[in-house]
Parts: sequence; C-alpha cells; structure tokens
Amino acid sequence: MAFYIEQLQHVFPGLQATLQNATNASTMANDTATGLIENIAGQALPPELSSLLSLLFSMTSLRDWLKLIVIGGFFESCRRLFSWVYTKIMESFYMHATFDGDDPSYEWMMVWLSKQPAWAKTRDVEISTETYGANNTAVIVGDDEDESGLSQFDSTTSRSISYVPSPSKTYSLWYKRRYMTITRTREKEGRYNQVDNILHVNILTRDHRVLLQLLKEARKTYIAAQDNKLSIYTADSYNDWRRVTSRPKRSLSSIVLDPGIKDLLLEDARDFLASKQWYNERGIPFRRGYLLYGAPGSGKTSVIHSIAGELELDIYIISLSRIGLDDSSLNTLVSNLPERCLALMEDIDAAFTNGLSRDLDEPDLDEAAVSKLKGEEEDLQNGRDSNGKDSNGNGNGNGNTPTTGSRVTLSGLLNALDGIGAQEGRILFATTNNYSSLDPALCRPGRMDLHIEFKLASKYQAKWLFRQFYHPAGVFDQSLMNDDEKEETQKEEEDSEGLQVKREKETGSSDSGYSSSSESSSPTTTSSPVLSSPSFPVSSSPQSASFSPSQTSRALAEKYSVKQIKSLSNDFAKAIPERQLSMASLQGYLMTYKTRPGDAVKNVAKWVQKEKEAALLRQKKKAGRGKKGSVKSSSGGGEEKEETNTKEG
Ligand SMILES: Nc1ncnc2c1ncn2[C@@H]1O[C@H](COP(=O)(O)OP(=O)(O)OP(=O)(O)O)[C@@H](O)[C@H]1O
Repeated sequence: MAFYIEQLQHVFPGLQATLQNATNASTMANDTATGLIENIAGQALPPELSSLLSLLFSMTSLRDWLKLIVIGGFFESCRRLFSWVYTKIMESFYMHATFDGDDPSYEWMMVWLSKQPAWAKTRDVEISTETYGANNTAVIVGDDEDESGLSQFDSTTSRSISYVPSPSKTYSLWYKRRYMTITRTREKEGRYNQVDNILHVNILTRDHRVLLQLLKEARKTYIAAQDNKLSIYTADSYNDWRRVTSRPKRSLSSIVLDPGIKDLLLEDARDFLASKQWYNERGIPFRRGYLLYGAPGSGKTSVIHSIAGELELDIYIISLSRIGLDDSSLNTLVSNLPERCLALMEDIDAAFTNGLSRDLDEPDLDEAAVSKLKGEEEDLQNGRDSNGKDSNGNGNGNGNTPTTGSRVTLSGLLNALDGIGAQEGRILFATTNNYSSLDPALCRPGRMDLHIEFKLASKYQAKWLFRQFYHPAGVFDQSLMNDDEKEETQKEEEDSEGLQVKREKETGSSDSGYSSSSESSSPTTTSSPVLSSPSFPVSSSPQSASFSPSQTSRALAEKYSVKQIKSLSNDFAKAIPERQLSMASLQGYLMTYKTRPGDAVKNVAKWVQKEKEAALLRQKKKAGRGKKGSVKSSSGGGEEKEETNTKEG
C-alpha cells in the first residue's frame, strides 16, 4: 500500500504539471482569440457581436471542432486527389467496356465468364434456383446422383440449385496475360424502377484489339453453348425484345409432311437469306413472308421451329392479341427486330376476329406460342387438340366471344409488315386455322409470299409418323438408309404424290398438301378445302385407349427390328382414314403405346372408331348450338322464341 501511495505522489506532480501546461495553452489560445476578436471588432464589428464571438471562442469544444474540420478537410482532399489520380491512371492504362443486360452481348460475356475457372471459384456468391437461361451462366450445384438414382434436386421446386458471383463485387482474372476486373451491378432505372443488369469490364491494356478479341471469343463461346438450341424472344410490356427461353432445335426429319413441303420451305427461306444483293439491285424490300394455314395440330408450329433451327435463326414471337398492344407499339416491335431473324405471328386471324377460333380460357397467345415451341411432353401426350379446337379450328363453339386486349387494327398490321419502318432481312411466319377469314391485303405477295396449306394426316404421313416414333434410333434418318431403302422410300413418296394427282384429276382440286401463293386463290374467294371439309374433329383422348403408366415403362419395351416396324407402320397406315385425323391426335394415340408398337397397331381400328363417334357427337352438339344461336340472333333476343327452338332441337 505504501508503495502505491509513493507512486501516486510521484505521478501527481507530473499530472499537475501537465494540467498547468494545458491551462496555459488554453489561456494563450484565449488571449489569441480575444486579441483576434478585438482586432476585428476594432475594425468593424458592433460590440454585441464581438462579445458573442469572444464567448464562442472561449469555448474549447468549438476550437476542437474547428481543428477536426481542418484535419477532415485535408484528408478528404487527399482522398479526392487520390481517386482522381487513380481514375486518370485507369483511363490511360485500362480499357473500360460496359455491357447492358438488355443487349445480347451481355449474354455472350456472361456465358464466356461462366466458362472461366475464376468464376466458379469465387467465394462471394448469389444462390438461386434460376436456370439463368439455357446457356447456363451459373455454376450448377448437386446434380450428382444419389443411391436411388435420382438427381439431388431441390425437392420443393424440382429445380437444380446454382450460383453466380454476387452483384456489385469486383472479380479479377487474367485474359491473354492482361489483368482484367469484372463488376456485375444491378441498377434501377426508368420511371418504374425496373432493374437493369450491367457488366463493367476493365482490361489493363490500351490495345483495342484485345477487347475485340474478347468479344469475338465471348460470341463464339455463346454460339457453342447454344449448340443445338435456339433462342425464343417475346416483347415485354415496354416493347423491348426479351429472350424468354432457349429450346433444343427440332430436327426437320422428325416432322412428317407430305413429300416436298419441307424442302420447298427450307430451300425458299435459304435462298431468300442468300439473296440480299439480288433484292437490293432490284429495289425489292428484302423481306419474305410465309403463311401456314390449315388444320390444327398438323405441324405448322413444329415446322417453323425446325426451320429456325436449320437456318440458325432466333424466333421472335409477335403476339397480336397481347394486352396493350396497339398499332404504334406493333410498329416499334417490328422495326426493332434484328436483321436476321424469324418473326412468328401465331393465329394471325385471332387478333381481328376476337378469338374466332379460340377458347375463352386460353392463355395469352404469347405464352401459348412459347410453350408450344417448348415442345413439352404434356403437349405431346395430349396432342394439340386438347386445346379444345375441332378440326376446323373453330374452338368450343359455345357462342361466347372472347375479347382480346389488343388494339391492333388491320391497317396497323399491314403497315408494320411492309411499312417504311419494317425491318429488312427478316423472315415472317404467320399461322392460322381460319384462312378464309383473312383479308386479301394481308395475304398479298410482299406480305405473305408463300401460302402453304397443312392438312389433316394422310396415310403416308401416318405411316412415317409411326416409323419415326418407334424407330430404334429415335429418328428414321433417311440419310442413313441404304440404297434399297432409299429406292423404296422414293417409290412410296411417288405413290403418295401419284395418289394425290389421281385424286386431283378426279375431284378437280389439288390435294398436294400445300400450295404456293401463285397457286393459291384469294382467301376471300375460296375457303380452305381442309377447313370446309366435313372431316371429324381431331380430339386425341389418351384416356380412351387402354393405358397404364407401367405399360409405358422403358424396361418393358418390346424389341422390334426396323423391318418389323416398317411392316407394322404399313398396317397402321391402312387403319387410318385419309385426311380425317390430325397428326397431333395420331401422335397422342401413339404416346399411349410408347413402347408397344404391336399393341398400337392392334388397337388402332377401335380407337379410330371411337374418335369418329366422339367427333359425330361433337358435330351434332355444335349443329344444335348453331341452330339455337341463329334463331337467337334473328329473334332479336326474344326469350320465348329461343325456348321454342331449344325444344324443337
Ligand atoms: N406433321 C407432323 N409431324 C410430326 N409431328 C407432328 C406433325 N404435326 C403435328 N405434330 C405433333 O403435334 C403436336 C402439335 O403440332 P403443332 O403445334 O406443330 O401443330 P399446329 O399445326 O401448329 O397446331 P395449331 O394450328 O393448333 O397451332 C406437336 O407435338 C407435334 O410434334
């Protein structure tokens, strides 16, 4: 204790001295301040103000604040100077490139980055179950197989989990021995604060060729990642094109049409794309339009999908019935199409006929078109006819008139298709089930140059669909056939054409399955033979055929040789009535016998019979409704008359 007291006595004088010094300093400062104030006051300040100032300066905390402001100001200036010097250095030694999320180049860069090892090793990540497009710019986690053989997907969403480096973080990597930093940011912009992704790339070089090389490489990587896929774009509510998905290309050989149609379409489109100069020299607008019309479920959308894949064109879906679409936004959309692309307008008649052929509860055509192009299994199982359309594409006939939210007028569409703003180099495909309702102005060459009719399935198509479906290699690839097989196939094709020519002579009408614009008559003068044909509706009802999930098991697949499949296909075709069922319904039927071609042939006659009966029933119902409707409209809404008519019916 005595020791501590002694120590305190030692320290105390020291403390006393320090305090004395501080007080002296403070008094000196006070004196200085007072002197300063007196000086100023002596010059101009009124006595009240000078006394206030002297009071303020006598407060030590204020002096400390002043010191802090001076020191803080100094450091802030240093920081700004450093940042200015840094920016100058960056500007003079680095190249800075910005990639906007809306631009395809952003996608190229993201795909390229996803292939860089540094991207996968990053430790600051954003986890998501998003697929980030089919190009997969994300690192996919956990699709290893567990013991049960199932992928370890997120059980609630059935999606795989993936990650991408977090936004607003800077990542560095080396590119061609150059240091490079990458920052992905998310910025809100526009009136509605829509989020925009931006990629900032800094490369330590002054050589523009490095950036160019990087871009080329990124584009190549993107194309390689796209291998066998095509991108599908739709317009968002701001009329900007957005890539909604990419789908695997569909091989053209998987679509069975009457001989010549696929070649005609593909060759024509190929020829068009290669003849830009020819068009320019003659002053003809470099655009080509195809109108595919006819029975629902006959392969119109599928063939467009395949052609886009063959020509390596992305598909841009223009939905004329989109809510909020008007003439000017349609014009903007069409003029914003890229130079080489395939624009698709599905059900072109629906926009002007208020859904003449569509069900009330049908989803937005935009969505419908995308999902159709996805080629979903569900779609395959039910056949296209599950959407409720009959073979004439006339919907459910319930008399209700669906309203579309679109405000596009015919003249607006005509202008968009070949007005001044219309994009050069684009290929337009339009489809309709109701050819006769189209305005001749819409169908004239220049807008729709080639009109191709898709009919209900012929025996030839039924046979080849069967072969494709059950061929052990998946697709009956004609290029892999030996000479004998090729000869046989050619004979079959000729027979098919011969049959058509014969029928043409008999009936005086062409049944070639397609007609070009030069052959086709105006839609107002002739109704499509298919649409007016009394064929029965083509509803595929998988339930109607005997079906149990276990029967479709691959494990139970019967083994058939190509020869057997061929012979079965002939029997199958014999049982299918000519031009009465859609290809989609045939496909739907075959789906119920996925691995049992023998049973498919055995039961086909029964199925056809059932389909006929169901179709007759539907036709009767429809006729009854038609009668009722016509009396209703002519009676001016008289309830009494309607009741009488129903009774009569
Ligand atoms: N000619 C065909 N060859 C092979 N499959 C076909 C053919 N026609 C239709 N399909 C099958 O039927 C389904 C529906 O076809 P798709 O959507 O192309 O018909 P669509 O004519 O466009 O019908 P819609 O007029 O109703 O739009 C697809 O799954 C497709 O595989």
